[in-house]
Amino acid sequence: MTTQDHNPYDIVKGLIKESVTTLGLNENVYQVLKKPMRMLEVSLPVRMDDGTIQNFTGYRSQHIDILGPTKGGIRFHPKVNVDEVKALSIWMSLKAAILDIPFGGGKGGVIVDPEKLSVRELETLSRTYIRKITPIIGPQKDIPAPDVNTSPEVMGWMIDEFDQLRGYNIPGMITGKPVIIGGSLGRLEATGRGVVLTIREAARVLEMDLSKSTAALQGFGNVGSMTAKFLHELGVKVVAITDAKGGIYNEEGIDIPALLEFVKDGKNYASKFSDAESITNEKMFSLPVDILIPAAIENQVTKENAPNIQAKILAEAANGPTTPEGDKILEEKGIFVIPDILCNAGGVTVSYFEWVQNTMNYYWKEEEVNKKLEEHMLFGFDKVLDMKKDKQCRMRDAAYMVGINHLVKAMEARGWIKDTEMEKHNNDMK
Ligand SMILES: NC(=O)C1=CN([C@@H]2O[C@H](COP(=O)(O)OP(=O)(O)OC[C@H]3O[C@@H](n4cnc5c(N)ncnc54)[C@H](O)[C@@H]3O)[C@@H](O)[C@H]2O)C=CC1
Ligand SMILES: O=C(O)CCC(=O)C(=O)O
Repeated sequence: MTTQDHNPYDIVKGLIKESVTTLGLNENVYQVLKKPMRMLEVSLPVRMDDGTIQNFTGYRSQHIDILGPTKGGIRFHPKVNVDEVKALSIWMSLKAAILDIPFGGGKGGVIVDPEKLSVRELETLSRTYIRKITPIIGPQKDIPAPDVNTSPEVMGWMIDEFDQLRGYNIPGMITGKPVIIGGSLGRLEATGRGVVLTIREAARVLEMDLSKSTAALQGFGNVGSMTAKFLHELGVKVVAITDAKGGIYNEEGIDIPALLEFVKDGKNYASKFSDAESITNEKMFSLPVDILIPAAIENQVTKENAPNIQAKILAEAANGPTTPEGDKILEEKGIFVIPDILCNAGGVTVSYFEWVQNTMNYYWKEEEVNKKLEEHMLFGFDKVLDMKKDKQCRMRDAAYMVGINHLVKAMEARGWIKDTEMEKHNNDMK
């Protein structure tokens, strides 16, 4: 299954439309939410090490800014495309809205396989991209952050380029940057920490004992590795991990601290860890584990592999990992899905804290960051669970409805939605 097989933008529009209908909202709400307010395409000519110029293509999508500046990561991947970036920016709006974070959704991407670039080429591309999107970003406009194949080091190059253009330091223009130049303690771990907090809450709902549970993960980058670390700390046995190069399996549990040490320099793939058997992605999805965590890219849980899933909890650490057909099968099987826009919202939450600290120029201890993150994640989880109970729907639909309700309140406050359009909805909400 590839990201081309299902268009994530069509998927997110379909889900928004369904939620707008279920909430009894006017079609006008869908008309506003279905498109990003701004989509920029940029050409990125980079002089390669061999002297030739390669012209890459990049995008930045800004969905809606009614709650605050837009916010979201930058992805470097060969399969980046316009519709993927649009969908990712809409998901950002929804996740910020669910957790009551005063940001709208943004997302960026560059079509590139970073593994094929030297470090100098990667740095030049990162700086070129930021220069090209400079007119539309900034701490009060749109604030980028890391996503697939971008790291604190890349954020460091990007902020340096932006600061040099502006002529002074503007730490709040990007988050997920190195701590020494204004990054927040806890941001590197935040998405995985948030994922595990939602798993802990789901286990509470399902009355599962996590210390007796097993898990399998797809993806061992920033999000996957941190998720594994915190699951391990909770006593969950992580038995399988796959990544872009293959997979590893150990029925007794993979030695997570040793694996984290193995991938520490960022050059090693988890699948090359020798202290375990190898396993394919397909086999990993069908293992008899309690918790399954896609933490890689879109369209991984499909109609082909969903029938074989045995897990009780599917925690969507990745954005958009489940196709609509896969989703239907998960529902029929009664699997508790923690939807992406809730599950992985820990990243943007601590990015928000980073931006707040940059704005105050006063920095918090890591315990404070983690405590606030937990409060936000539990707040979002409870709101979604309450909506699920109220509407007797899936967690995914509940999450969309919570997010849309929040955005609608801001549209109403700004006069975008007229009272008559809200009448039925307001009656239903009484
Ligand atoms: N970095 C962050 O703070 C956040 C990331 N996310 C989402 O989490 C997911 C992972 O992001 P990161 O960990 O940051 O990226 P990353 O670049 O650090 O890691 C990606 C991982 O996925 C693996 N992978 C890629 N293609 C694969 C495939 N076809 N099959 C199996 N594994 C594959 C890679 O080998 C790598 O282990 C993405 O969907 C991203 O949008 C969501 C919220 C925040
Ligand atoms: O940290 C952020 O601002 C954005 C994280 C992100 O890209 C995501 O949640 O998908």
